[in-house]
Amino acid sequence: MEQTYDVIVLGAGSTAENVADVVVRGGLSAVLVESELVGGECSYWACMPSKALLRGTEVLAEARAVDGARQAVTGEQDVAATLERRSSFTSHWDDSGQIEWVHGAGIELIRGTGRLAGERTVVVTGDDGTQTRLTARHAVAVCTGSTAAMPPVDGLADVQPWSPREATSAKEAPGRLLVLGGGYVGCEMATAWQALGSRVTVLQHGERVLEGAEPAASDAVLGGLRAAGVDVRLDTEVTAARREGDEVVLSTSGGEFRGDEVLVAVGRAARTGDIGLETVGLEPGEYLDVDDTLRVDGVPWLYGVGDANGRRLLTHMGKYQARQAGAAIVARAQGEEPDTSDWSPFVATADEHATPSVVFTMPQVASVGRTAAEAEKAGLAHRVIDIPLKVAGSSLFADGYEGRAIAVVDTDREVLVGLTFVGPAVAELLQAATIAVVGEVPIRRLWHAVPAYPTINEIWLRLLEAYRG
Ligand SMILES: Cc1cc2nc3c(=O)[nH]c(=O)nc-3n(C[C@H](O)[C@H](O)[C@H](O)COP(=O)(O)OP(=O)(O)OC[C@H]3O[C@@H](n4cnc5c(N)ncnc54)[C@H](O)[C@@H]3O)c2cc1C
Ligand SMILES: NC(=O)c1ccc[n+]([C@@H]2O[C@H](COP(=O)([O-])OP(=O)(O)OC[C@H]3O[C@@H](n4cnc5c(N)ncnc54)[C@H](O)[C@@H]3O)[C@@H](O)[C@H]2O)c1
Repeated sequence: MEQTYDVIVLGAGSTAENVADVVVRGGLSAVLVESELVGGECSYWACMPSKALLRGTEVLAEARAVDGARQAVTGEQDVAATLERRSSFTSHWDDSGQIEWVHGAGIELIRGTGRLAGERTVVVTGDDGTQTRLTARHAVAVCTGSTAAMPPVDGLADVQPWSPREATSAKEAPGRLLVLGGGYVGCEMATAWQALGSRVTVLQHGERVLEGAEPAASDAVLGGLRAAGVDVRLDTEVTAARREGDEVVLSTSGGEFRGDEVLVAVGRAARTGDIGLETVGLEPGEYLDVDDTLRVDGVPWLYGVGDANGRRLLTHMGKYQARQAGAAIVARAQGEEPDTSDWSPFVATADEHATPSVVFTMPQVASVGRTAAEAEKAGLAHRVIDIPLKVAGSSLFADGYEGRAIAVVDTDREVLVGLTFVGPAVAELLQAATIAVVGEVPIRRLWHAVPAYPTINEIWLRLLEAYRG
């Protein structure tokens, strides 16, 4: 079979769906090619199930932190109900709802594994072996995402370790869970499974957890994990793994550790190893090198969007890139050359300057833009304001609320270039920070953005006061 579309989108994860939606809205035809579930990692094995696993624990901690409410919390978290709620957020790993959306949006869908086969061509092999040859009039967007990286540890691949997929979809809490890696996944999943009954040990080879975060954020999350009973070992190198009966045994620089399961969460690898990149002169297995319109360098009809380009491995950033790339594809299809200056509708400028993210640990870490270390490395003239998150709103929110706010100010332009909030419920402070960074709102104007009293947002005023001195 042969079919022609304006745009072929390889993958049907959250990024791919958005590329297809934008180009169809722009008057082009588009087809999604998906080998697993429509919706991708975020819906079934990442953001949604992991946050659903964590939410009950967070709510209980919030209630227990308010005298008067605490007395009403007399029972324990219901693990079975928590797991069931988690499963409902993945639609029980059924993608029919997403397929309905795809069709409603006027997008075509082909199930099967897609591979590039030369210029603007993709061959899709269905489960039954049938092949469909697709040709794109204008563009092919590779949105194949990423997969869990496996470190070169002797025997590790043979002990059937959990990937983040098993950690987010498990049907019961393992008695003892070993976690390799103290990054986003390691910290969030350690928080979740410790609360759901596992005894969790985190083995992190770096000197702190969440290595890219502000050091104060890493310290607070480390403290939170340990306070919850998680055994966190820093500077620990795992050298070998084996199974002894039902037990997993890890040999490390800090001795031997035994568990019922081991989760490997040491980062991601590009899912581009078997998608035919060699047929268009590119190296398989690498993240795609793209410009700010997400177009692959040297291949004018090929785009790499979302996790597949390795720029920012976050759902919302993949969807943002999809909107920008989609607009660029539509413009080029109409014979226009898109404006590629910073912050134009066709470029993903925020990837570099204003990426927001939240680590849903206890405490949470919400950050956007540059950390102090990144500002230093970029050679920016800057000042760091680092203060406790202590305002009327936070003390009302929880007895003994503890948190921090760290702002990085570009002192030449007097604008914020980075903010980090650490503490319970800080996730919802983040969008204001993102707007301040993206909008390059002058500090003197921020004084007019008056936070409502008594909310946690009053920390904005404390930051301005600390900057003024
Ligand atoms: C445990 C965990 C928790 C996370 N939590 C968050 C969070 O809270 N917030 C956040 O912003 N990010 C989070 N992330 C990151 C987020 O999941 C990813 O950034 C996001 O899913 C990337 O979306 P994508 O569409 O680019 O790729 P994916 O979601 O990976 O989609 C790629 C799709 O392509 C398909 N595919 C691959 N190869 C082929 C092929 N050859 N043919 C056909 N189809 C193919 C795959 O089956 C898949 O459906 C988390 C990640 C993990 C692992
Ligand atoms: N809340 C969120 O937004 C969220 C949640 C989960 C994942 N994510 C995204 O997914 C990405 C992948 O998450 P991740 O946690 O797998 O990667 P990560 O890059 O966040 O962390 C990996 C950690 O593993 C450590 N490590 C590497 N090799 C090791 C080894 N051999 N032994 C022990 N430790 C080792 C690293 O030092 C690092 O701290 C994140 O970077 C993030 O972009 C986002």
